[in-house]
Amino acid sequence: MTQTSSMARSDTRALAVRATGVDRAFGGVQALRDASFAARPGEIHALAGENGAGKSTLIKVLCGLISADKGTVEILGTEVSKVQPAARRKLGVATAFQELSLLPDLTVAENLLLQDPPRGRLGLVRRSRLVPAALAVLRHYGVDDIDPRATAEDLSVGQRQVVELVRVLAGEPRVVILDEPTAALPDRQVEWLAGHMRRLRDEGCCVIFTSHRWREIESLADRVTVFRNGTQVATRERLSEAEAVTLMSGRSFAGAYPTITAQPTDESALRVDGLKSGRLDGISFDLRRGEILGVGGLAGQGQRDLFLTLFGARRAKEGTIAVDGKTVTVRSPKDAIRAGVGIAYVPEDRKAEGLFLPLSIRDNIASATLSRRATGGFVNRGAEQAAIKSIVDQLRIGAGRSTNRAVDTLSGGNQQKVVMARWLLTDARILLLFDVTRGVDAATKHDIYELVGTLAAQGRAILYYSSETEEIAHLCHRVLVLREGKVAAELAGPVGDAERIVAASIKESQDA
Ligand SMILES: Nc1ncnc2c1ncn2[C@@H]1O[C@H](COP(=O)(O)OP(=O)(O)OP(=O)(O)O)[C@@H](O)[C@H]1O
Repeated sequence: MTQTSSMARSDTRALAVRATGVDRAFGGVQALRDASFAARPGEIHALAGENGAGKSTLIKVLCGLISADKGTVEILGTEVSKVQPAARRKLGVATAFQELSLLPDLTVAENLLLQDPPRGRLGLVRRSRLVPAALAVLRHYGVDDIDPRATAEDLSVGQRQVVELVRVLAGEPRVVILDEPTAALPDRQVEWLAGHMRRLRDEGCCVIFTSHRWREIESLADRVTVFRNGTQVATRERLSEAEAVTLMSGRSFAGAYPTITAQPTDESALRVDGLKSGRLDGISFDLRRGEILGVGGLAGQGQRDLFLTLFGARRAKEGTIAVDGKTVTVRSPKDAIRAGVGIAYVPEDRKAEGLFLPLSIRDNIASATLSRRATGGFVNRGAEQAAIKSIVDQLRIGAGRSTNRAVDTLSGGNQQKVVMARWLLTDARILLLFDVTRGVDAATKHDIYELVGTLAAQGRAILYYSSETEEIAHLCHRVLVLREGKVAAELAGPVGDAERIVAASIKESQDA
């Protein structure tokens, strides 16, 4: 944690936020039990915990979106008990939720200025001033790539997150609560947000945030509170990642990354030649069976285009794709997942992936085999249920509770695990794993790393991208470093040191 002047300031000042002895249950699930939490003005306070530990629930109680079954909440010295987000806003509380709260049919300008639109002399809303006013707000916060006239639903998830954050910042808040603000944020905007969080802190605001990236917590937070099973287990100024993981999960890891024992075979699973699409500018490589091939490089060098094109979600302009030595046509995801091709894409964005939220964990995972059933393919129900159970256990989805639970009752990180499980159940032999550990807690990340190793050992071929370069450095047999849509360097793995990948990303020559 950073040691800031705010830490040195005394504890005697009024607290910005205090929750004491809070209980909150959803049906049979006790999301918070006797939870307590306190944060001061002028500090950045991180809330850490495994998926499902109760962080989002606490945030919803703090900002008045849901009530506590028991316990008290004080904001800036005032006890607030009712479910009244507007009253909390008046006190100066601004919140950005994990499930973004922009209204999809409204424009960016309307979403930004909805609560305080520009008015004329008689107090009437001046619609003509809405767009210029929103433009001024966006510019003020350094955002110049979002059109205030665009409809929210037409923005990317990352852009929506930026608008949501600008809405929070523009309210001149005294308490800012951000639930996993960087999970959907494009990498280049993470520093932008960190700058604003520090500025708010220095101006005396209390900034509370959650994150599953320890690096972010370490570099930003003055203090961290760890939650486990709905209860606060520690609040510290200093905490190592290893200590934090143990506090969060009760498990300790000898090394953060497992040793990958799987060895690639000599057989080519996927051969890509001269692929051009989006930012990709003629990329060629071979991916072998049993291999975990990392795709590294600075953000925005064509990594996403590569994954989407291989999955048929984006059309290739040029180039060929061969599976098992045979050229295949992949013009749609349907082409990619069909038998004989077997390419599955596991994305980071559980919202865009379209989980069937009201359906159960089991039905969501089983939906991966639906297309086979629909085309008359044989699915052994008993074997399928056993496979679902095994993958749910392996990924610890829903903390061991029934697979009948609806997916929308799961925490965000557990929903991500359902997306992952769904694709792993298919018989796809080529897996495109794109930033699959985003928004996933440290212990589960570890489980996913082991799972990736197991899948490779089964002979699946894995293309692996992560916004955390460390992961690529430790897990991959080989790393392709992309720059401007081309392979700028190829490193033999495990690279071990993320800095080597970063250095190769920016080096002009190809001899990294
Ligand atoms: N509306 C709901 N209905 C039923 N259960 C819920 C609901 N909201 C949350 N829960 C449950 O409450 C528990 C705490 O969830 P919460 O979302 O607060 O966790 P979290 O720490 O924010 O997790 P993550 O890091 O994955 O976002 C989980 O078991 C979750 O499934």
